[in-house]
Amino acid sequence: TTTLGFVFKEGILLAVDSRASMGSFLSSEQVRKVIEINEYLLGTMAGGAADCQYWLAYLANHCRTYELKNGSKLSVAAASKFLQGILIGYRNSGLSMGCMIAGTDTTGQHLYYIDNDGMRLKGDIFSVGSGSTYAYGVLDNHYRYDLSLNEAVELGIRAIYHATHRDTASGGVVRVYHIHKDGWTKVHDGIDVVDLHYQFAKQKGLVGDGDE
Ligand SMILES: CC1=C(C(=O)N[C@H](C)C(=O)N[C@@H](Cc2c[nH]c3ccccc23)C(=O)N[C@@H](Cc2ccccc2)C(=O)[C@H](C)CO)Cc2ccccc21
Repeated sequence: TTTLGFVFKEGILLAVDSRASMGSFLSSEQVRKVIEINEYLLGTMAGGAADCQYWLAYLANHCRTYELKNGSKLSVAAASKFLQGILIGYRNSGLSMGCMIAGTDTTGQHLYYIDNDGMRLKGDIFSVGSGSTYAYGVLDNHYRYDLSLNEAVELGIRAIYHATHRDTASGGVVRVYHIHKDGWTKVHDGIDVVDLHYQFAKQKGLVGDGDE
């Protein structure tokens, strides 16, 4: 898995791959690693698929219950803190989760990293999953706060592509979301990384695909 998120002048950009694996067997090329918690919160999933799906769905339920009881929405900080509390309670129980919680609230757009160790970090750039080192290489090279939305989308796609090219546990398609003051927008819901490969190879002026 390769998931990434970064804060920029027009909000937050999230980009993920769609491969699932069981050991060396590739069990899916089409999974959804971004969960739409509600119209103003998104979560990303890396690690144990069932662990991530279960506890992010649980978080979504908590957010909705809170809203109905209190007539107001949980902040991004509060939602991520709730998830952290769960994972701390289950520490050493074998959960494997590397998640990001990203969203918008009355104080703006915020990005958090939370994992099964109970770590919770607020930050501007994260990449989580087996391909994250490759994604960081691209992000740390080209990230600027004042990227336009299009430039941010292209950077997210490029970082996920390069990770899927080198990491056998990442692949499939790229899904891209943009979080802004009114909530989130799904920008791309499945760009095939093989198509991206030939697009980038051509840009590099490589004959064939450069993998000879
Ligand atoms: C085929 C399949 C799934 C699957 O293959 N599940 C296996 C058991 C799984 O959890 N795979 C993990 C890797 C893994 C296997 N056993 C584990 C025990 C502990 C921790 C991780 C694992 C995975 O692909 N994880 C994805 C993340 C992911 C995958 C599917 C859905 C959400 C998140 C990922 O992180 C990269 C591929 C690197 O592992 C999960 C799923 C959800 C929805 C639709 C289809 C599937």
